[in-house]
Amino acid sequence: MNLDLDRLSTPSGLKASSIPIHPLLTPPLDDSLSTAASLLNNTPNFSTDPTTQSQPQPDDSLSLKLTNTVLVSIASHDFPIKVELLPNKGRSYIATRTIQPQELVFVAEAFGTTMCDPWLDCGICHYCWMNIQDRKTQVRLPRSENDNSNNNKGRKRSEAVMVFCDEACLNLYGPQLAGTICRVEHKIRRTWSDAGARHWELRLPTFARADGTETSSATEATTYYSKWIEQALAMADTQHSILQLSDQDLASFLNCAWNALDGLIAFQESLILDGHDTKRPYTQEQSESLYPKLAKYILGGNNDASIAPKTSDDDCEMIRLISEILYRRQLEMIQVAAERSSNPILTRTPIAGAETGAILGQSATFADYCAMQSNELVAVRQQLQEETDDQDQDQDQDQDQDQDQDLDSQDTDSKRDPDSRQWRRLLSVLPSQLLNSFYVYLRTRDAYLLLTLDNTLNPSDPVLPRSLHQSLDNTIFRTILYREVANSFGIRDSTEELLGFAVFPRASFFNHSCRPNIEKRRRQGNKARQMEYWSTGVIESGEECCISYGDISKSRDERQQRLEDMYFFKCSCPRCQEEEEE
Ligand SMILES: C[S@@+](CC[C@H](N)C(=O)[O-])C[C@H]1O[C@@H](n2cnc3c(N)ncnc32)[C@H](O)[C@@H]1O
Repeated sequence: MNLDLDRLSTPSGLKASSIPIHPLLTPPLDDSLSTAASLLNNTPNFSTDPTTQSQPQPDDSLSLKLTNTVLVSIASHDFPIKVELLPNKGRSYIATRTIQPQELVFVAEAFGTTMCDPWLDCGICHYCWMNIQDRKTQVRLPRSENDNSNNNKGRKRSEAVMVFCDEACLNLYGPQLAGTICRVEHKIRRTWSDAGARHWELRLPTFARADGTETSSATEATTYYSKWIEQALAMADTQHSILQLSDQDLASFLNCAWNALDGLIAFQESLILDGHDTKRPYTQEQSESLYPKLAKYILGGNNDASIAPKTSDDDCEMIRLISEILYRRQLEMIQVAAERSSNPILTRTPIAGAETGAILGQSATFADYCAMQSNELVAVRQQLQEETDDQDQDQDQDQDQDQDQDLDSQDTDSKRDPDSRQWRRLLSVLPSQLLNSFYVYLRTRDAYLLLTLDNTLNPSDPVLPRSLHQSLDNTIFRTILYREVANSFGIRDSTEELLGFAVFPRASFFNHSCRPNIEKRRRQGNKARQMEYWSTGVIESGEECCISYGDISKSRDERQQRLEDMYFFKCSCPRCQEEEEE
């Protein structure tokens, strides 16, 4: 998940699809991006050595443009580093002058954090990450104010999802955001049962085909889902053929698969939200059974784990993080809109934690978050490679036969849908981790839908769950998910125990070295969401400034293997090069 631990991204950024995207399925990636980019001063001081230009760009042009905003911010605060493109390494921080030992070279602020599940109720402040077990002023937030239905037998009803030192830390984090995260946690922890799913009858939309076999069409969005499936399968219909796709085509293929998923969901959700084919509103029971039923239809038959009745702790961690980032993005958009219309009421709403960004002049933003490398393509490639390595040709053929049998024995809902067979064929070539991402997406959408329908929400919250729900589609979900993967940092206590993860977008340009010249230290007190970067020795002007992504005590081969396995890149740091020459 993080820079000093598990997850790193590679230069394979997600490129725009060459396939036309249906507007209902994929609204513009992010209006806040263009807004942020245009609002901030984009003075082009992105220093690039022309000799490195033959290297592939690490990310799309939007990210590079946004990188400039980071540089402006850094430059105005006189940190002695700047971003440059380096051969085979993508963007990196470079010293702009001689840096003395033990100099503070940079400070980055977290844009999103998530606590590891075992620590949720163990007296760690979710804002400043201090151990506060003995503090009497603790503020403890339960999953839900009205949590009488304890679906999760393993947890006590009074258990807190978020604990803060005191009101001050809660206020810095953002009380409404905290409340939303707790409610999300409440929903994602609920059990998806087969029995519950029976309350929802899937009505699968159909549409006219060339052979005239089907007729009715439900929503514009839904009619497209089978076209996405067809397009994906036309591009690649085996794991081996997916691996052969260029980066651009793989991005298109993934867009098709995810858009098909959104199409499958859209119609069912619209039944509940619009109620357009019923005279009376759906009951809570029916609403709660929609996603368990959908998940069984969408993911069932491939992988039991992908329709687990309970969300795993790891997945809950991820959903909490995604929700925090999405919430902050929505809040930013409200502020931008308010500033534009000079609405005096809305402009008073502070962005949580803005005060702590003082050293940088401004807090990290969603635009900074998007400037990080997307890890989607490289992660999917690695998963596919692992799965195909595990299968020889004969096993493939056996599996194909098994899959055909599986396809024939789907439940009645699947049999009624002529596209189900094609969908399952597509699923059968996707790596299991991608199916798990589908599951996490369904869980998140389920939670947001139920919160939207919930009538116990705080009406004064500017980012109503409805706004979270409306903003969530596969594009924004993947934007957040695959930039977190391998770009977040582990947060540890004094004993090196891992407490959680945080994303520091502006620190994500530090490359790795097995002989790092920069060491990171978490700040303390109410600045604890900031990470400091200190020089460990003299760094000459023009020298690359690197941290280490974890353990560097092993042999070169072991280090390289670990970086490739966990962070998807081949290390080309000076130490590795020297050891290779020896
Ligand atoms: C957190 S990002 C660092 C910033 C990144 N270079 C960028 O352009 O956004 C980590 C990625 O940088 C590249 N990288 C970092 N350290 C490297 C090294 N020592 N050798 C080669 N590539 C490295 C890898 O692609 C890695 O996935």
